[in-house]
Amino acid sequence: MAASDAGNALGTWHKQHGGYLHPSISIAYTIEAGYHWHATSPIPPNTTISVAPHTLTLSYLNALVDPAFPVFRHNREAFKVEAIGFFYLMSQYVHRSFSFWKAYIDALPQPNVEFCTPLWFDNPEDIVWLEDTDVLHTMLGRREVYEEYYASGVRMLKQAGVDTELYTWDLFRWAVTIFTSRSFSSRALTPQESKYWTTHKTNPDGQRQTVLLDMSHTPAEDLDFPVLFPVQDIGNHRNEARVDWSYDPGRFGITINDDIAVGEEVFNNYGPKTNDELFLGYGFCIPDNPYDGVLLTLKPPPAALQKEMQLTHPGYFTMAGNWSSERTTFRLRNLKPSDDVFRVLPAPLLELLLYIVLHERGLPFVFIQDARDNVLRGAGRRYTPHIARMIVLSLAPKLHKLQSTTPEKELRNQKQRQAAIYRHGQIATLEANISALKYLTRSLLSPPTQAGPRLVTLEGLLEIWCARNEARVNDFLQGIESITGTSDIGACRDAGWEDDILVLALCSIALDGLVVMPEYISRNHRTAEHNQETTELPNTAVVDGEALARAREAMQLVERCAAGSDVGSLWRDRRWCAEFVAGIGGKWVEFDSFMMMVPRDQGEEEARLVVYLHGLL
Ligand SMILES: C[S@@+](CC[C@H](N)C(=O)[O-])C[C@H]1O[C@@H](n2cnc3c(N)ncnc32)[C@H](O)[C@@H]1O
Repeated sequence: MAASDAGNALGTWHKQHGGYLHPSISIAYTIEAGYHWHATSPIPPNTTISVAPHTLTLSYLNALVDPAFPVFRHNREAFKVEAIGFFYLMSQYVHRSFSFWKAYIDALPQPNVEFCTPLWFDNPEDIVWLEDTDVLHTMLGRREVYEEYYASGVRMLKQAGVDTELYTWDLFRWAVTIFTSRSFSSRALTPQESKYWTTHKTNPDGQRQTVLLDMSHTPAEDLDFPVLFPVQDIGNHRNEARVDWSYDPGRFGITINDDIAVGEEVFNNYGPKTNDELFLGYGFCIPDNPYDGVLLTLKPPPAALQKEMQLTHPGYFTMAGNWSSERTTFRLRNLKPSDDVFRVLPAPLLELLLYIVLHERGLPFVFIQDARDNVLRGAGRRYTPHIARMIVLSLAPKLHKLQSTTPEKELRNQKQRQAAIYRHGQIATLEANISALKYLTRSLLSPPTQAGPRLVTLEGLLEIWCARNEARVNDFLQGIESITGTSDIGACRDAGWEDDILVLALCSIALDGLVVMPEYISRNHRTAEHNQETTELPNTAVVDGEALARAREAMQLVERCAAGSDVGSLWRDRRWCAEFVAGIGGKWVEFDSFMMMVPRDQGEEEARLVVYLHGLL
């Protein structure tokens, strides 16, 4: 049958059975758009273009009451709800000549056409386009489930004496694809204030009859199933289309809210879907899709932190109490240039990363109410560079893999074209997130004259100090020279002195009172004993024995610096002691320093140790 005839026959059948199609809408067909709604005259906004009564629907509910296919009712418990729907649709295709839905089935994409959902990627030439993608991973998982549905379904049909010759794997895949690409949610059918769901069957005398199903004992997950709504599924998708779906008792209506000119295609809107959702479900992708996203799976946090979180965040664990990678996979949205990345990143991801950062710093676990606010305005603000870095480190290998396995080949068919759009969308989204996170971190490497929080390298720290008190920096460097043999910081770094010098520089700057002290330092006021004399120390953090032992070694350096310096030198300040070194410089470096790619001259980058300064005084 020609496509246009099938479309007309579908329209007639729909109307005969109580369906409504606006007089300005026709069911049209072109090779490019397939079946679609076409405006035969202008349509104003707020027009209901199509209404379908529930009597037309096809779902697993029909299978449960169809006297021609008792196998489904008899094996209800053995089949998954989803699988019953697939097998029932196959049965309607196989016996379409006497199916109630014949006109609908004739106007569906037929099993022999080229489907582009990844489930149909059989040819290695096509599969290479999915290499290293999340879609490939998801598809392989789903395919395994479908193969199991198929094998057990065919077995059950055979046991029931059904001839399964025509129930091929390809027909099964067709049924899956029809459901994933055009079904609606069972919410459309949910009865209001009743335990009875309504479905319909054809009696042996050919009459359609309503059947009430008592679903009060049906598990909740079996009440969420896909439903085919003939004609309501004709509209193609457009992100910008403004469309309302109305679920009235017994009917489902589609209303468009755009001005449609004569001759235009009238689009539906399937919702703000990412390209992987569109690709997996519908077999197409949208170039530059604003709703696109990439998946990020967090590595399991340390066991001790997991133990804490088991009580507060049980949702991140499997029933057996193991960390669930699936539940800690987050979708990172594509970014617009105006987006502030920390306002867009998923809040649960920020929350988890905050727990990890705090745990790494030995801080006790505390429940964080509003992670986004904490990171944007609260105590978590200083961890944004760490969090940014953790995300970049998770995304960068994914980007690298996708880039390095993208085939350098001509696109030969529709499957490959869709896969390439998806792939490029993934690469663009990864690049946008990585560069926004890097930019944000770099923006903290601000010039030394500016106040406010910032990240500094050791040189940056000395530069800030120099701008305030050059003589003290020279004094500091003189001491350093006396132990390292040079005051050139680059040479000191090459010789492995960077960590020690950074600790001592932070302590010295604290002595000068030039910077805002982090709150973990400023809360513990201490004194130190020197030859029976008590010296007031600046506030220091509480430290453990190991940190104190390291600080005692650093104190030997301070003593050597002091020995080679003049009276009045900062190295001779009476406040230097192991508690002070460990509780200020040591803690600061432990809590607020990390390696980061820092721009060098001529646009190059190098990995450098940076420390977070909370502000200049
Ligand atoms: C609900 S059906 C729409 C009717 C369909 N055109 C047909 O011929 O029956 C969804 C399918 O239409 C196609 N489709 C819908 N919107 C599309 C779009 N924006 N770009 C490409 N294909 C689209 C895809 O093949 C998708 O699986």
